[in-house]
Amino acid sequence: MQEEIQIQVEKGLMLPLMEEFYTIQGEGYHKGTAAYFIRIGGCDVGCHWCDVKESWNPAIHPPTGVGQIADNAEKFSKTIVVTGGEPLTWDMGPLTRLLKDKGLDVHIETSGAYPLTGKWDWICLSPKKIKLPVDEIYPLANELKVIVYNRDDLRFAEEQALKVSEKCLLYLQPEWSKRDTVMPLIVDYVMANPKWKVSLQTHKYLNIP
Ligand SMILES: C[S@@+](CC[C@H](N)C(=O)[O-])C[C@H]1O[C@@H](n2cnc3c(N)ncnc32)[C@H](O)[C@@H]1O
Ligand SMILES: Nc1nc2[nH]cc(C(=O)O)c2c(=O)[nH]1
Ligand code: SF4
Ligand SMILES: [Mg+2]
Repeated sequence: MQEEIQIQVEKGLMLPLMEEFYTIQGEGYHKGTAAYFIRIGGCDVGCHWCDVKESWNPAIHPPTGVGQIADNAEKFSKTIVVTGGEPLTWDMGPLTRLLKDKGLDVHIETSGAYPLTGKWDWICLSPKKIKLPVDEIYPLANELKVIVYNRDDLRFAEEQALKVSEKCLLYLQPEWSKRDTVMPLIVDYVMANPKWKVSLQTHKYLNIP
């Protein structure tokens, strides 16, 4: 039985589901849009400031059939955000096919650290220095969202921006615990370099999930 589940997970037919919630997209271009979030467990990127460390270990999140996940999501919203954890740890093909068959807009939040699978209407690429995105994802990203923890992240942001398409929107988002110190840096930087925009984790200010 255990082995059967493992095979299903390997095929992307079951996924370790951490949580699902209907809320307002707090970040990036779609901030302010009602969306249903599907948070898939499993990530080995290891950002020290990650705000969902509980997601990292896939073994503590129940393997759940993608049919069940998609049927449920459809009841809540036309806009679905798949996040994690790192969703690209898994094969996103089966889940996104089902969501697309239902006519939903399907977005992903990803570090891009693993090969891109799945069909997406919107790709938010949030690259991490410690495990860089795979080359193939850069030209496909709709938005690049770099987390700013210190000044060097502005240098990193420019380096990453060279790899995305011209249409890709560019965002700088303060790391939450450092927001008071990095926000002034970001404000000055965006005024001096207006190709960048500010992204805030507005859901945290609103006290919503
Ligand atoms: C928890 S991650 C999950 C998706 C994927 N693993 C990734 O990193 O893009 C969702 C988003 O939150 C951002 N994030 C995580 N921790 C954060 C923090 N402490 N402050 C600001 N943004 C954070 C990530 O960079 C990413 O854009
Ligand atoms: N409201 C809300 N917006 C978000 N945008 C990206 C999130 C994520 O954790 O991937 C997130 C989240 O956790 N909540
Ligand atoms: S890649 Fe995403 S989920 Fe993984 S540790 Fe970094 S912020 Fe957290
Ligand atoms: Mg979040």
